[in-house]
Amino acid sequence: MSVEVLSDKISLIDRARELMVEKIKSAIAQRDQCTIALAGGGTPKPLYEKLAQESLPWEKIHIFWGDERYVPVDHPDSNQKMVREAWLNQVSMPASNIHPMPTTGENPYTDAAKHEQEIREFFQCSAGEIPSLDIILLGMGDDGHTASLFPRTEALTVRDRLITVGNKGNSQRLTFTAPFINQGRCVIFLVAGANKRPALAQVFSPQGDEKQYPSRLIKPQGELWWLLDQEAGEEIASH
Ligand SMILES: O=C1O[C@H](COP(=O)(O)O)[C@@H](O)[C@H](O)[C@H]1O
Repeated sequence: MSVEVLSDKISLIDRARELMVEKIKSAIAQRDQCTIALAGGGTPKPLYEKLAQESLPWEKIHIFWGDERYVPVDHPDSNQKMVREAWLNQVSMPASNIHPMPTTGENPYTDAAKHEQEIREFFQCSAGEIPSLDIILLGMGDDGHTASLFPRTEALTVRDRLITVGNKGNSQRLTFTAPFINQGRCVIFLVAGANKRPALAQVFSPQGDEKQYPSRLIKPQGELWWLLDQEAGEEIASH
């Protein structure tokens, strides 16, 4: 595990951009493509805006989402909408390289199963196998949730699927499961702000409750990076 505490949010975003570009290039050099799952929320938006300015072989990059609010794509809460506006609409990435989570509004469980099937077909993997994405970008909420794995919800217990339904109170979302995230080749948490400090202390504590602080469930077989700004990470940095 690598933990870096950057002096402020601008430095955090710049380090994340640098790391993402390095990992994208290395995946393309090794496998001729790079598969990335993105986080929603406010923290990564400036990172996506920066990535839009990079010159990368966009046709070799495939974009997925680690979680999605169960709303139409034109809804202000849509993670897909945010990423398209900040990044994907600005670059010449083929439309077929963009793999959003479906939110048809019919039934989130049906959409979760449909997306799981799409992912299995893309990676050509059978039921029971778990594919590895090259980069999984995650955020962490001030309650310790990551993706849409919220404290004390059923989604935390799902072990036999790639995609499930997450619950934030009464609202439903789609989310990668912890086993799918943990199969990632490189998982990067991006965390900023003093409001995240108490949850971070619990996530980094040697003993802690995974059900209460779901980010503790993330223990990938590949690399794990925690990029924190000073406000979020000052207690972590002092240990
Ligand atoms: O709701 C969500 O929140 C988390 C954390 O967002 P942040 O803006 O506080 O970093 C995010 O990672 C997740 O994708 C999103 O749906």
